Amino acid sequence: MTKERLYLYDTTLRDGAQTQGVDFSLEDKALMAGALDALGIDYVEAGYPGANPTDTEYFETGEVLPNAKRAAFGMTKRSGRSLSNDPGFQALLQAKADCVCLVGKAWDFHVDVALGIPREENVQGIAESVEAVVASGKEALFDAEHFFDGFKANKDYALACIQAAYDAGARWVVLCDTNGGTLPGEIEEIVAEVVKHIPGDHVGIHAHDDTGHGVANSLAAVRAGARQIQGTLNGLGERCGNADLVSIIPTLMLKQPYAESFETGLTAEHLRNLTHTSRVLDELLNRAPNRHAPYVGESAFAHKGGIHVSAVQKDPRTYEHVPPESVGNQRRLLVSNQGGRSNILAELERIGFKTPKDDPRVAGLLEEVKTKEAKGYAYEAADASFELLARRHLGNVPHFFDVESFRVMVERRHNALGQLVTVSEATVKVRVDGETIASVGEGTGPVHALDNALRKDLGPYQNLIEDLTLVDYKVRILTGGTDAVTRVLIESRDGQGRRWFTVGVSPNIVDASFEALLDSINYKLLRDGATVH
Ligand SMILES: CC(=O)SCCNC(=O)CCNC(=O)[C@H](O)C(C)(C)COP(=O)(O)OP(=O)(O)OC[C@H]1O[C@@H](n2cnc3c(N)ncnc32)[C@H](O)[C@@H]1OP(=O)(O)O
Ligand SMILES: CC(=O)C(=O)O
Repeated sequence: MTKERLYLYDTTLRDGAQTQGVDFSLEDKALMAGALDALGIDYVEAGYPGANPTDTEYFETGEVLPNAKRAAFGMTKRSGRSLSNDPGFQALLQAKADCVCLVGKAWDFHVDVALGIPREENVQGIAESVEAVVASGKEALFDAEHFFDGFKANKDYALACIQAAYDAGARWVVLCDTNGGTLPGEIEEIVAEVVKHIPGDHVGIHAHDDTGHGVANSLAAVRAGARQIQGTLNGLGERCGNADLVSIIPTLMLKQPYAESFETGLTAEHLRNLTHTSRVLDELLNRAPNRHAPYVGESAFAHKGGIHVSAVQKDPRTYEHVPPESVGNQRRLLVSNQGGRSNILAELERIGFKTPKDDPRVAGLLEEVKTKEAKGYAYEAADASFELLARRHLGNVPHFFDVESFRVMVERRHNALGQLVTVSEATVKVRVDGETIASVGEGTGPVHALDNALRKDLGPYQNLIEDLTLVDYKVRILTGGTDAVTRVLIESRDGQGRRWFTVGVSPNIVDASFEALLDSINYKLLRDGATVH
């Protein structure tokens, strides 16, 4: 069966830039446009020339993408002005872009209230604007703003607006659910009506996620005949975001009835780049990736329940809807109090131990994990602490050093300039290689001071921990009150880019932190193959 082509249009760098807290620099835009192109997206809408200096500059550079078409976004001509006397519109025509996507009104209410012009003038403005883009030699797209609300309010007028754009030469007429309030059933019905007037291979969908249906609405439009989908990476976008292309793409490529009926510009190899591309954007925005994101989240293929893990090890299809590798993600089998021996065995195998399921040490380790988790430890979030626990249980963690004692002092006092300051100082005594080493460290808080003291002098191991840095420190109070039990999770990194997580639990926050710090250092020594002196 010949598959119909679906076109993917990414607006991360335009509608995504309308996300609260998101701001792309020129370099960010160039990097993301390249990443989207490499992913196999057909159109990259990189901004709104004339709206701000960054976007204007992007379209002055004329950076060509090897595969994707670069789209410049902007509005139809201003009312009461000729095309040549509208600087905003002229900026679009002059933009170094392959196509121009014009947004225009398709809801009579908006024409009356937001534009305040006669309805016929709006239709004429759409037609004139599209014609001018076509005459400039660029491909024209028309984003029909509020199309679905407009269709429900005044079907004839909404259809007249898009018909004007199509007749004027728009390659694509894109139906926008601008307020994001339309549900999939309505989208499917309305798109089915539209394709009776405009051929489906000229109709697109631009959905927002205000009811959590951005992806479902985009798929509903495809089922009804639309052949272009606009969306953003990771669902970035104004208010609740746009339809998330990171969910839409694998659904189109791996799920029925889409996969058997359509093809996109992506190959299976492109699809394996999906998780990476999604993370590139998070990294650029300095955001923690959404752990639970469909397909690409760190938890998307993480199995915690013992019953699940046992079955997944027999055949992953028992609890996975698609193979994680197909989208560039990976399977994780977690160790926790919800697990059984299968979870432990899987984790042991990951760290290099092959043990039979009936090995009594496995049952012993499982019991210890459950006992410690009951006290507040969380091993699914602390892979390095689990590895140390497992290795100690199986009897092969070298004993590098002992901590004889530590002391922490926090003092609030006036400094030499008479300013009130709080200072923290820690002393740690470690025994290494038959020798006691006492170190003093200062820090912004007690844990920082302890960390500095502990890592000041570890004797023969000092050179191995020089590149160790603490990336993140999280405290969770497990029971209420000032005598609460505290769980500390520490994320560490070293010069080779390795990252690991350790956990400590105690009614005393400094004790809990120290335990997690110690695990981190021991893990680093273990990974680096340090030998006992
Ligand atoms: C649904 C969407 O996401 S549409 C895209 C929304 N994105 C943005 O707005 C981001 C970029 N925008 C901007 O930087 C600015 O709004 C600019 C540069 C485009 C315009 O700025 P200003 O000239 O100061 O106008 P302002 O933003 O205050 O108002 C928009 C004007 O455009 C008019 N307008 C809005 N849509 C259209 C349209 N499709 N066609 C013609 N005129 C329009 C409005 O009626 C308003 O006109 P008015 O000033 O006479 O009331
Ligand atoms: C064009 C656009 O971004 C919208 O209507 O939502």
